[in-house]
Amino acid sequence: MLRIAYFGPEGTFTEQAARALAPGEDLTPYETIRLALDAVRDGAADGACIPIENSVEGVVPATLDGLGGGSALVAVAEAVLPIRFSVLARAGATEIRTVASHPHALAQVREWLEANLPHATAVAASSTAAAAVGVVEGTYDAAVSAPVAIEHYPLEELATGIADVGDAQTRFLLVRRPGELPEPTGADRTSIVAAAENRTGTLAQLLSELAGRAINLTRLDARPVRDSFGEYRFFIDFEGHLAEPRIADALTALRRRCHLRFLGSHPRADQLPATIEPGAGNQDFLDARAWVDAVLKGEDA
Ligand SMILES: O=C(O)C(=O)C[C@]1(C(=O)O)C=C[C@@H](O)C=C1
Repeated sequence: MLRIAYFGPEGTFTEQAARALAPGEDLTPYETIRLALDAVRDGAADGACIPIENSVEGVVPATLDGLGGGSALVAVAEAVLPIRFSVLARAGATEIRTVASHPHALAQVREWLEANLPHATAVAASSTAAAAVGVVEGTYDAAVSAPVAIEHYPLEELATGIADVGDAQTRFLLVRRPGELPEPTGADRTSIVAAAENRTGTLAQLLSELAGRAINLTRLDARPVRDSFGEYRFFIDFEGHLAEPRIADALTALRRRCHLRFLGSHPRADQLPATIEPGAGNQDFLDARAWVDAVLKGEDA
């Protein structure tokens, strides 16, 4: 049985994602994303499940920073969950003065809180389930939690199914230490971190290596390198798998231009096939390479 660390405690959305991504495996909650990732790095876990991005609030900075630093980890699978929240309080609570949750969750119910609990102060907790624990312990009056949290904590539902934006979704990754990559499926995502020199046009040059090969980006985020003000690392996701000639060609070109960290190639949860433009398919890259080889051999190419 694999040991899978997840961003907990019990009752987070991430736990639900971990159950979907690693069914039947041995799941252990960790209080922070960093601790879950470090459990994989130091061998206490075989893999970790962590949130990467939400359709309303964007990336989870702790995940980007956790994957960008430390020893390399690679994503091998992803899951996308619909996100709607419950507001949980102790039985019989009459006055709600503080409402706690993960900052990403608070940002997704801001309008609901303003309309329904206008006198409550929103307080950041380490996760939606940690907020529920805080309510049980009397630290907060209410928590904005995943609906499943009610199964783990002796609390009552003040409201459920709440979300300022309908159809909100969060994408989660299953990461592990570098090893054999998952097989390419034709509907894959590759993730890299690019750290380039702070020169005019650097980012445009990096992106042009992908655009020139008609590789469709799915996400681009910049995070500060942290120890040098004004310098950034670029987290880039795009369609395709490193085992494909067109993607390997692009990464070979990028590697000449900047420092790269590979964060994995894995099947997309939505199974959307990669966009392939005319002349930019894998066979086109193989044919072009075969033509060069033929010319080198002096054949009539
Ligand atoms: O705290 C949780 O329940 C989490 O799994 C984290 C998280 C996030 O980081 O975005 C996951 C999904 C929701 O968007 C809100 C919080």
